Amino acid sequence: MASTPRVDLDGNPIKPITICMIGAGGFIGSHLCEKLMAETPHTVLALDVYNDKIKHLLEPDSLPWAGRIQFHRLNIKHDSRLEGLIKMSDLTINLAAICTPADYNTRPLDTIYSNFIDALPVVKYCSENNKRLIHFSTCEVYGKTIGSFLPKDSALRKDPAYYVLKEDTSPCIFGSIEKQRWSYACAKQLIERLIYAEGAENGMEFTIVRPFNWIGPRMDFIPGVDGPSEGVPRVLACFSNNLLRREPLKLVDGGQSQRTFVYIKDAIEAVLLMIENPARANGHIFNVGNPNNEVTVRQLAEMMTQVYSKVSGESSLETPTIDVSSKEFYGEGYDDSDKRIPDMTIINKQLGWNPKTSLWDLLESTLTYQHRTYAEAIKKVIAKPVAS
Ligand SMILES: NC(=O)c1ccc[n+]([C@@H]2O[C@H](COP(=O)([O-])OP(=O)(O)OC[C@H]3O[C@@H](n4cnc5c(N)ncnc54)[C@H](O)[C@@H]3O)[C@@H](O)[C@H]2O)c1
Ligand SMILES: O=C(O)[C@H]1O[C@H](OP(=O)(O)OP(=O)(O)OC[C@H]2O[C@@H](n3ccc(=O)[nH]c3=O)[C@H](O)[C@@H]2O)[C@H](O)[C@@H](O)[C@@H]1O
Repeated sequence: MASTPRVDLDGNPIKPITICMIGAGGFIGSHLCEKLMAETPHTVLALDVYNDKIKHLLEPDSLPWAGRIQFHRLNIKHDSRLEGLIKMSDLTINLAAICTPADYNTRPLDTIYSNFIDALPVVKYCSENNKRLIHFSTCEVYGKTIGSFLPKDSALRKDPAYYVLKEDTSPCIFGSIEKQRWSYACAKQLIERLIYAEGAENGMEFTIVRPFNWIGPRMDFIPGVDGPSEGVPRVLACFSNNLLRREPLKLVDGGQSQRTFVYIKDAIEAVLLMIENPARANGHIFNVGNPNNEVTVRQLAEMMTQVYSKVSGESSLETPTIDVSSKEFYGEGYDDSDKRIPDMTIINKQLGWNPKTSLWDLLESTLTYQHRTYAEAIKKVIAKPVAS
């Protein structure tokens, strides 16, 4: 029985394309590859230095999509194959980056090189070869909210005009240069400006994505299990690690910063719409987040503790959280975004996308995955005698 042909948002049939996906072996890349293999006819050239998170899509040869995904182990800093792979593709998606805050102030050079310098050839090859580019930026380009500079008791702090982040009107407010936290946001902002200029001056077709805290299974690593023992991943993995080890969750500077979290599977739907609706997505910068899932980091810690107790069957600790200073946790030069609520007008208008999953539900499925994947491994690590 012939299946119904897939159509875009304007009712036109979708033609199979080849996508050069750089950074395909990471958290977002692995989910995007999964979606493209399971639900579309497109081919993916998956480029990364690692492939552990997409191994299940590459082997065995009998998988239904075998032949539609090819892994190329390469570092885009120095590999002459890059241009050829971009030329072979209809679309390039660039996800490659250093994107863990613990690196921004401690490895600022690597951070700036990774997020700006290393992305330059990708933009250049796309522009010179008339290839479409979807580039992953970040909500961190907004920096701090205007409201954060108002007096603490100002009524204006409650006015959305002072904190909701809009692609076409919000300013980008970073801290001083010695606050090296902003090395990442600043590098991302400059590459956004370069891509925008390639579009304006040379007609390059582009879409820029600004993710707002996408979270879910396979995000980062659990220190000492599938990543370095001293490594500091993003907050979901930090708190998961604490819960798995039955340690208190560490709240940086009291956990007062606010974030909106979106489920990776919802966010990937938005990326697929961008891939398959170029006429609606080209030339746009899109916020992709869930404005309904806002919490302080302290509330996130409390909710994760409750959810983990439910999915693991273990009781919570008597003291589930402890406070830690940002200097102690991240070192000199750390600073923070105070609040991040995405305005959804543009993505709604262009692609009709809306996030669906509540914070509780996304934490339930993610922590079920974390428990299933890591609980036994953690027990073994803890049981191992420490070498003296
Ligand atoms: N996860 C989020 O919520 C989020 C939020 C904002 C922005 N982003 C952006 O989205 C992109 C992907 O993020 P992620 O969460 O999947 O991160 P990730 O670290 O899991 O994935 C990045 C991947 O890029 C690869 N990579 C890095 N440098 C490379 C190089 N020189 N050559 C080849 N491969 C290289 C890494 O090996 C990794 O697999 C990044 O650009 C990040 O800045 C993500
Ligand atoms: O995900 C995003 O949208 C972007 O934001 C993240 O930045 P941030 O949200 O600050 O990073 P997290 O590590 O997820 O931290 C969130 C908050 O939790 C706090 N935190 C983190 C870890 C921890 O153990 N305890 C803790 O209180 C941090 O200080 C911060 O306030 C990263 O910069 C990028 O991956 C990305 O560009």
